[in-house]
This record gives sequence, C-alpha cells and structure tokens, in this order.
Amino acid sequence: MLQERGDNGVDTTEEFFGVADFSAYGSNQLRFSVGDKLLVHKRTSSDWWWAELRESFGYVPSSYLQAEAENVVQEEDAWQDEEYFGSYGTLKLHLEMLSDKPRTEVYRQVILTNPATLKGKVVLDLGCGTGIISLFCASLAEPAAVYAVEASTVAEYTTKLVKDNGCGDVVTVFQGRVEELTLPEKVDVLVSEWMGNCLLFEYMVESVLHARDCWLKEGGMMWPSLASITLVPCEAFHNFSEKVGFWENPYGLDFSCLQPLARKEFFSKPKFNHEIQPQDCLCTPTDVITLNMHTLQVSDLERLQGEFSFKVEKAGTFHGFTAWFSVQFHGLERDAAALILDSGPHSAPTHWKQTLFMLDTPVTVHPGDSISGTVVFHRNPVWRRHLTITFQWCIGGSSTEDSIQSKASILNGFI
Ligand SMILES: NC(=[NH2+])NCCC[C@H]1O[C@@H](n2cnc3c(N)ncnc32)[C@H](O)[C@@H]1O
Repeated sequence: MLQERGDNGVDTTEEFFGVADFSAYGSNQLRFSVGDKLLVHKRTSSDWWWAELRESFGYVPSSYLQAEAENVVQEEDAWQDEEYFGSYGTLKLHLEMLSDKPRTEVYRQVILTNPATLKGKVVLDLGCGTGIISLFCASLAEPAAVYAVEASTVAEYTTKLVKDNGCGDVVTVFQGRVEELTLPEKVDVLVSEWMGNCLLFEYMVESVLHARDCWLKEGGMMWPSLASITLVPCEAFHNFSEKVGFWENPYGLDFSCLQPLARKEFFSKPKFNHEIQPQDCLCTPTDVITLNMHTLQVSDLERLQGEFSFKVEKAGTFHGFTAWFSVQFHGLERDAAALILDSGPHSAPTHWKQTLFMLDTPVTVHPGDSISGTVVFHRNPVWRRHLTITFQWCIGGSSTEDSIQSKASILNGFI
C-alpha cells in the first residue's frame, strides 16, 4: 500500500538501475526508462520504494530495479521455468486441481455435451498434467487423436495413466514445453486449463495463444472460448481486524503504533485464497475484462485495462476490491448452451477462491454512492509470470448529510 506522507521506512540513499520502462499510474509514482539510474531514498515497503530521478521524486516498483547496470535478467530466468515446472512435477498441485470438483467436472461436461464436436477430430490438451482431460476425451467421446502436452516430469506418469486406462490407442503424451514441440498435425480443438489467480497469474495463457497460432486449424475450437475477470467493492472486516485491528490492544497493551506498519506489510500485496461471502459485496459484481481466446494476441497481455462504475447497494464499510474470474466453453453442437466455470462467491467454491485488494484506510459508504474508476493488469516486463494490478477510483457521495470527499487513490497489488 502506498503512503502519501513520509513513513518510518529506513532512510537510505542507494543507486539502482531500471531493468524495464515503468509508466507511472498517478501523481505519487515516478516514471523511468530501462537503464535509468535512480536514487532510492527509502525502501518504504518490499514492493515500493521512494526514489529520485532528475530532481523528480516518487514511488517505484522494486522489481523493476537492480543494483548493477549490467546482467539484465536472462530470458529463461524471466519465466522462472525451473521453479514453475518443478512445482508441477510433484503431486501436490495436481491433487489440489483434481480435488477441485467444480473445475474438473466442467471440463468433463464440455466433453460429454459435445460428442459430435469431438467425433473423429484431433484434440490438443495443453498442460495436461496427469492427463485427466485427455482421458475424458478418449473415454467419453470418439476423437481421432488426442495430443497431451505436459512440460513437467509428471508427464512420465501420464503416459502410464493413459495406458492403464485403455486410452493408449487415442492419446499420445508429449513431454516438453508446447513452444518447443512439433505435433504430428494441426488440431481441431485446443483444450487447456490454464487459469491462474486473477485469471492471468503464471501467464500460461501466453503458451495457449502460441499453441493456438501454431497448431489450431482455421475455424478450430478453443476451450475455454472466453475468459472474464470480475470485480466488486467489498467489506472485509475479518481481514482488517485480524491484520490491523489486532494491534489496538493485544493482552490489554497499546500496540497501536504498529498499525501503519501492519497496513504496509499486509495490505501492499493482494490476499490470495480470500473467500468472499455474497453478503460482503457492497455492489453488484461486474466483469471488467473479457478475453476472446480465438482473437486475443500475446501483445494484448502486456497491459489490460478495465473500467468500472459501481453503485453502492447497502450501507457498509468499503474495505477493498475482490477479484475472481470465469471462463466459458462454447459448443459446436446445435443448441448446446455454453458451459461456464465461475470462481466467484455465487458459485460452488473452487481451489482458486478469490483475490482481495485491501485499501489502506476503509471508507464508510451509503446506498447510492458511486465507486468509479479503472483497473490495469500490467504484466511485469521482467518477471514474465507476474503482474501489477493498479486500481484508480473515486467515491461519489449521494447522501446529503455527510458529503463524502471524492478522492482518487492508487492501489497496487504486486503479485
Ligand atoms: N491452471 C493453472 N494455473 N495451472 C494448471 C495447468 C498447468 C499445467 O500445465 C503445464 N504447462 C504450463 N505451461 C506449459 C507449456 N508451455 N507447455 C507444456 N506444459 C505447460 C504445467 O506444467 C502444469 O502441469
């Protein structure tokens, strides 16, 4: 969370170099270009530092800086592939995903309700993991072939799982990154479960788009077909009291001087695995970003911006924004309705849960108030699986008795 005023960060002056261009989103951030030499006066939080460049001052993201002028992050390190694919080489994440029934069941339903789409067709299952979607295809429909692509070492077991389930004549497992593989032919359907926290985190979606451009036939089907990010202003009393309220008087002692530090430490990053309740929503949730998987381009992923204009529907405390995603699977069958996987609070819970972005200071709101602004999903130009999410908003008061000051604030959730 950004502090407008001075704070109790350690006061130092250190020299750093920009490793990428940073375009500031608001008056309290400092724009710079790759290679610029900045003076860092305060490391006000792990993610945001107070810096100077050519007599201008402002906050800069620490992940865009490095101490030396050379050895910029190498391309392969930027994707952190060893750590990323290493994490999928053990069963932990696969157990979590397979145990997520709403997630796994929707892919089974897509296969079950579109048998004709798959009959005699060729399917690419990208990031197949243990191969569950490929096994659904081969056992619930009659595709001509399924190419199951998996970069992690779990692929060694996937080959055996395919054989043990009698699907070896239809499913072929390829171990490797899809960007580096040559498949036997182009495919009619590209199916993948690529969604990360806030939809985009991990940016596996880039691999899906490369595979689409390389291997999907003209007019082929993308499953999911559409992906949306949904946002809602919300209450989060429990989180606020657990992280900041706690310091008011633990064991009857006054620890309140630690509350500014607590806000900075706990609210400067998004809270993954948040479980928002429907009654926490102050407004009607709204899709702020929608991606068409047949037309989306990799370059579009650098910066995605959404606008919002919420109307407060109940008196309460605006603690922050909660975000989640939903994806749609369009069918080719006549009247086949699109199937939807929604990770929001009004659907069956999934392992993604939701993501909470806490304000530094909660705001009392009243029915009829407006919360309008923009949200920017800005891909980290250095660490390619990460992103910055920046909100700018203002609150328009409707109540006459206490005219709410309208204000624009910036909130960066560094993932
Ligand atoms: N929903 C998600 N957030 N993650 C679940 C799917 C991720 C699976 O795809 C694999 N995977 C990710 N990227 C790639 C790639 N470019 N090529 C092959 N497999 C991949 C990864 O190893 C893992 O098994």
